[in-house]
Amino acid sequence: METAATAAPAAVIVAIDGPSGTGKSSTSKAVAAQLGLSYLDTGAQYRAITWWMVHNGIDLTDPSAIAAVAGKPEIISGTDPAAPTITVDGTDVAGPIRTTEVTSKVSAVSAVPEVRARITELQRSIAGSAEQGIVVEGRDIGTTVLPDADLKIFLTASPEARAARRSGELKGADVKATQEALVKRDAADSSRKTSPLAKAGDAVEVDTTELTLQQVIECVVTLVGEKRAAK
Ligand SMILES: Nc1ncnc2c1ncn2[C@@H]1O[C@H](COP(=O)(O)OP(=O)(O)O)[C@@H](O)[C@H]1O
Ligand SMILES: Nc1ccn([C@H]2C[C@H](O)[C@@H](COP(=O)(O)OP(=O)(O)O)O2)c(=O)n1
Repeated sequence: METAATAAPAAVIVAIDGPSGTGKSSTSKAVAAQLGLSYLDTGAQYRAITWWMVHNGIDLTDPSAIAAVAGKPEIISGTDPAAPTITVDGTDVAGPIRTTEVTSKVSAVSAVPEVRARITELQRSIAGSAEQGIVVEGRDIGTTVLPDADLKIFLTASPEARAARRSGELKGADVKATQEALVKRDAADSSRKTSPLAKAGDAVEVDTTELTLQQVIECVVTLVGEKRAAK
């Protein structure tokens, strides 16, 4: 029989939500890698289904057209935090899902209830089969997808800080235009009827505006350690 000192730590489910540019992806990947957990970028899944709709000429101004084909593409997420992957019907779409076109259309596609039901089911199945546990990042993970997560984090940062971070990634991007696009997408994601971007009542809110990425990672790792110790 294993003693408490040698037993493997219990699987832990961590939900990290928040608006764009708050540090969800960078923090989640680093925390998962450091703690030996799986990692799931749910935004990449919504981007992947949006990419498929654009690629297949679906009318994205018509929610019923989106709903009618929501079950068609097969989306597979690789959950190794050191090398996350995403494919649609076997095609690697890690690059194409980051284009400005997909970014500008993803909020419309992800607001459709049939799309959310499909992707939510996929997310629950991935989280349920992660043996060591998983860090899942998105917009509605703590509120809807995994309401029983062991730890829920809600990251925030000022629009200025978020836009500066995002334009730093997109070479030559105008900070003001980036900020406008980002604020518009957050408003759409927060105001949709089906599982909007929102902080769960029991989530820990971390304002990352004045924190370095390393500080945010350390904060989350500490919180996970506390939850594990209490399990
Ligand atoms: N606390 C932070 N301070 C400075 N830059 C950060 C911080 N957190 C993340 N970043 C940078 O901001 C950009 C966006 O971070 P990302 O993790 O993709 O955010 P999100 O997933 O919330 O959209 C990345 O280039 C990342 O390195
Ligand atoms: N759990 C989630 C994750 C993302 N989405 C939607 C809404 C977001 O604007 C898009 C893209 O998410 P993503 O996390 O890739 O966006 P950023 O990296 O923050 O720019 O997907 C969602 O509706 N629910």
